[in-house]
Amino acid sequence: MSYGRGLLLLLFKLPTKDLQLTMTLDLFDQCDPSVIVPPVTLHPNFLNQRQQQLLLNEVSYYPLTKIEIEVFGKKHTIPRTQAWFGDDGCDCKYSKTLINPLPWPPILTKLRQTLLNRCQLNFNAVLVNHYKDGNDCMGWHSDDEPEIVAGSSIASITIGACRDFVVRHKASQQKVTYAPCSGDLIIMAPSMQQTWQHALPKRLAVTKPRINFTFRLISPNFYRAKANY
Ligand SMILES: O=C(O)CCC(=O)C(=O)O
Ligand SMILES: [Fe+2]
Repeated sequence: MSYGRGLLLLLFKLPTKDLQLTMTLDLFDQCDPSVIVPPVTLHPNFLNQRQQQLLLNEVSYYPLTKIEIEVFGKKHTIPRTQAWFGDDGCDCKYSKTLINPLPWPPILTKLRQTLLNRCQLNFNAVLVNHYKDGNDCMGWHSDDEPEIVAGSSIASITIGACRDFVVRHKASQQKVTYAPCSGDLIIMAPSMQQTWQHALPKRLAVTKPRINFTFRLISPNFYRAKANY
């Protein structure tokens, strides 16, 4: 028997004086079925203060760069700096440029292991984004590059300033805003990238830097195998 029928029977047997419970259950019918829930979970305080400080110290040694991208034939530098770390062969493509991974630094290796131990999520590469203040941002996109293993999750960890992380449903344009702060973890479930986009909009009132670690599962040698074809 489905729950629906069970609930109906329950309501049928209710004495009239239980009108309040019937009304409470009726409230569920008033939910707007067109409101879609994004496959995103926010886990506050995933990292403690000490872990955040260790990461921050290590980030100061990362070779963060402002890469150039081409949009509609025009060259732009991205409004943030970034670095790509990963296992050998886990290359990514950024605006037609192939980027080879840098080897895993020690604290980032620990963080990768922590995600495996605590969340059972296995990753082999991470994009580190550094936003110097609220002027730096990331536009609307989906993490749906062909080198990312289909059906894998993406884990995103924030250190530093709290910023809005906005997701937008592709078909309905419905938006949901999350506010990850220092030490928080966001997990985007596997189905997310096909149906939703996400962005980190400018927030001019934010004066402090934010660092974001976006862990991904990459098909090793994806582009090298293609090049040899
Ligand atoms: O900084 C963020 O929270 C978003 C990063 C992101 O979407 C990405 O690296 O693809
Ligand atoms: Fe992204």
